Amino acid sequence: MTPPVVLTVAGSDSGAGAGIQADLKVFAALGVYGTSVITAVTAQNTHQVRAVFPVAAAMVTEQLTALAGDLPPVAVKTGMLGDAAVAAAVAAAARAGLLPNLVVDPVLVSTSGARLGVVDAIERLLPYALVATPNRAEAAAILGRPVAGPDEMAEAARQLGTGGPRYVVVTGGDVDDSGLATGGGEAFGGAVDALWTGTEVRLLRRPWVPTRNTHGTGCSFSAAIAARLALGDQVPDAVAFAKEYVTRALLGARTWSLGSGHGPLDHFGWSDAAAGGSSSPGATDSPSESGPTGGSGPPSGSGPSGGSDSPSGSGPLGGSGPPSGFGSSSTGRLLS
Ligand SMILES: Nc1ncnc2c1ncn2[C@@H]1O[C@H](COP(=O)(O)OP(=O)(O)OP(=O)(O)O)[C@@H](O)[C@H]1O
Ligand SMILES: Cc1ncc(CO)c(N)n1
Repeated sequence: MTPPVVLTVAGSDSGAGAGIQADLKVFAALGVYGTSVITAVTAQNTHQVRAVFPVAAAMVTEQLTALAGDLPPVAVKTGMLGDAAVAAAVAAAARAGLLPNLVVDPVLVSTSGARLGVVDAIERLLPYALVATPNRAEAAAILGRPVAGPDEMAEAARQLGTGGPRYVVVTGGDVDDSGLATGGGEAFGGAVDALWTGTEVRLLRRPWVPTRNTHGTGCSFSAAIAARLALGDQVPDAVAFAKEYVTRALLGARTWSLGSGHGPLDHFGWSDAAAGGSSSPGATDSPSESGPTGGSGPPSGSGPSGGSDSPSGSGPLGGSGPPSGFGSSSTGRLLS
């Protein structure tokens, strides 16, 4: 079977935990063929972004054109866009219909605090997005007001949804300056994201993973959504899958020591494969999903945990098979 093509339009992270490198790992892990348009090159490790070298907008257009004619994507995600000229080039491609099933991750600031994008640039692209995935700080920057707990995240998702993207997920994985979880942990009963579906807001709640290794969570989340859209999921199913995938990838890398700052995720489920599939987010906390619309869990037959609310051993990182088995099936149980 020929895998679907999924395109990432993003920046290069030399540390390979975020950006283009993370996206391509997610695509490979989930069984889709990843292509890439590089918008900027960053000199970056687990501590800091030392430098950013923007790619000229004309070169971004060349990359988009090269792919459109030969490897057209079924789904696309955008991450770091850098400057307004690059964003305009990407928006022009979207307007021309070259970026179907577009997931826009409005990257503004890195985990380490470096500025990687500007609000104006993001706003150019949002009208073309099928899904937007701002974190709380990005949602706040776009809306021009603070976005604090789950209620405000829900309201922000709804408000952003009326201005462009059909679906909006405001993610709550960010930490405050001291490294404490502000969008999850005990206070909110887990890591909470707010999904606007066009008609309602659903709160997606998974266990908070206590770890320093959170570099690239947002990139990986949006890449997983795009991959699952390309494999045929409806948006809410793709989002539920991505939430589960990131939770398990965080859990797998929880004690890794790659760099001494914010390390990367376990994109391929290596830890779980080594442990025989014993780790599970369900083992560390309780509910899989809850919120105003009730807990629906990952989608039956297409989600990472096969529709079960107790994902132990059945999610993308939960099985005992080889990591290459991730997501190669669109039928749900990826490793079991
Ligand atoms: N420590 C954690 N435990 C559980 N889930 C987490 C944790 N950190 C992030 N997440 C989840 O990861 C996904 C990505 O959200 P997050 O808010 O971290 O994105 P982001 O801030 O854009 O990431 P990035 O640091 O790459 O910019 C969300 O589903 C969020 O709930
Ligand atoms: C290239 C790049 N894109 C996105 C992020 C956000 O995590 C990052 N740190 N680096």
